[in-house]
Amino acid sequence: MAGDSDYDTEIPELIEASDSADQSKRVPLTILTGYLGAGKSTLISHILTKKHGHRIAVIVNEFGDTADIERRAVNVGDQEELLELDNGCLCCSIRDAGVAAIAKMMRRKGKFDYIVLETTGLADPSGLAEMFWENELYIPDIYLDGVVCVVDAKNVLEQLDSDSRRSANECVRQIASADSVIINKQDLVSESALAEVRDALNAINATAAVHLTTYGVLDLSQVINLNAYNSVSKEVKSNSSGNHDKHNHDDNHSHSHSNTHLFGISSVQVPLPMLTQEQYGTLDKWLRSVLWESTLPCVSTSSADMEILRSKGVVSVQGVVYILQGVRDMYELKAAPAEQTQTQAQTQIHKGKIVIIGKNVDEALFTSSLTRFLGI
Ligand SMILES: Nc1nc2c(ncn2[C@@H]2O[C@H](COP(=O)(O)OP(=O)(O)OP(=O)(O)O)[C@@H](O)[C@H]2O)c(=O)[nH]1
Repeated sequence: MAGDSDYDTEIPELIEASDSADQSKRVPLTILTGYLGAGKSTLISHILTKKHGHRIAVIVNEFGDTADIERRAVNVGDQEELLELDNGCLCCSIRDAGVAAIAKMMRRKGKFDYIVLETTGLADPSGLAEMFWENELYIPDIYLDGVVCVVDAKNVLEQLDSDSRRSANECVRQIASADSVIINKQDLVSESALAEVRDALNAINATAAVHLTTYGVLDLSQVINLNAYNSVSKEVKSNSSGNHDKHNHDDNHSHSHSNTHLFGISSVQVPLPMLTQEQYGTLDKWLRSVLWESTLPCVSTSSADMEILRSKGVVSVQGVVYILQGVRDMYELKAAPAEQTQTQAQTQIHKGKIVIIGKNVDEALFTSSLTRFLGI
């Protein structure tokens, strides 16, 4: 896993592989986000009351004082006990409390097999995602499974738009960080309104899976065990075989460009051919430049206002498939599970794709930068 921007001044510690790296022995954690009133608590109560065979510890982050957090954190007992973290609404202020509370909770390991962390309606979940991803090193018993965002079908367009002059408000950021988006309150909107909501979500985050619910009633598999940081989502994979010629942007792209101006945040997709081993090393350098230094190589336009929240991708290197996963400036490139490489080989599809979700990201510039840097 790659890390901080001061990478060139600090020698990273090498972490030895151990049993804790074995995902099957660790407890997955889902971050549940969504704007005020979207239906997060309704969804949680559905999860906590539905019989599904999972023992889920839910952490609710509410406003309050931190003394209370400590008291409640050590009181986690029964298999589905609600743990409320009364804290501020900023990610940074829940950082320590969140990790400390979960570390304490892990002493009860065995009483639960899954953790769902509900954020406040105004939280930017990318900071939390980064923290938990990084904390795999410090709380090795936990791994980040994915970020799920609940949106209010009736009000989301207004919520996305209301603050657009400030660009990239909380609601936009929550959708941008999600691996799975739950469009809730389906009962309150028409089919055509729903289509508009889907379009807006797709413009912000083209890679998240989208599900529809009323009163948070859903199949638990839409929320837990997404394995989002260890695999390539269908959405990233699906376009990797075609549709995108490297010099040709399709209609979807121009659509997302126009919405960038509306929402501040959008997804860009850069298709890749099969790479040589050398080009793979060059891609790694490009990622460091973009994610660690906010600099797009080989293009003259300033990328100073660029802010990357999420990166994903699939890369084929002489027949071997690699997965890119990233949150903010952290990223990881690793070989895909064997079955995925086999599928790729069988289908003779060797193209890949890099997807970047963020603020002020321009698809034409990203494409130009990466293709020139790779010499393709
Ligand atoms: N009509 C309708 N109302 C819903 C639905 N889901 C939730 N609600 C109502 O919407 C309101 C807000 O739901 P919550 O679950 O509290 O939302 P939340 O995201 O936890 O809200 P915050 O804690 O403020 O961030 C409640 O009155 C719910 O009963 C739905 O699918 N349809």
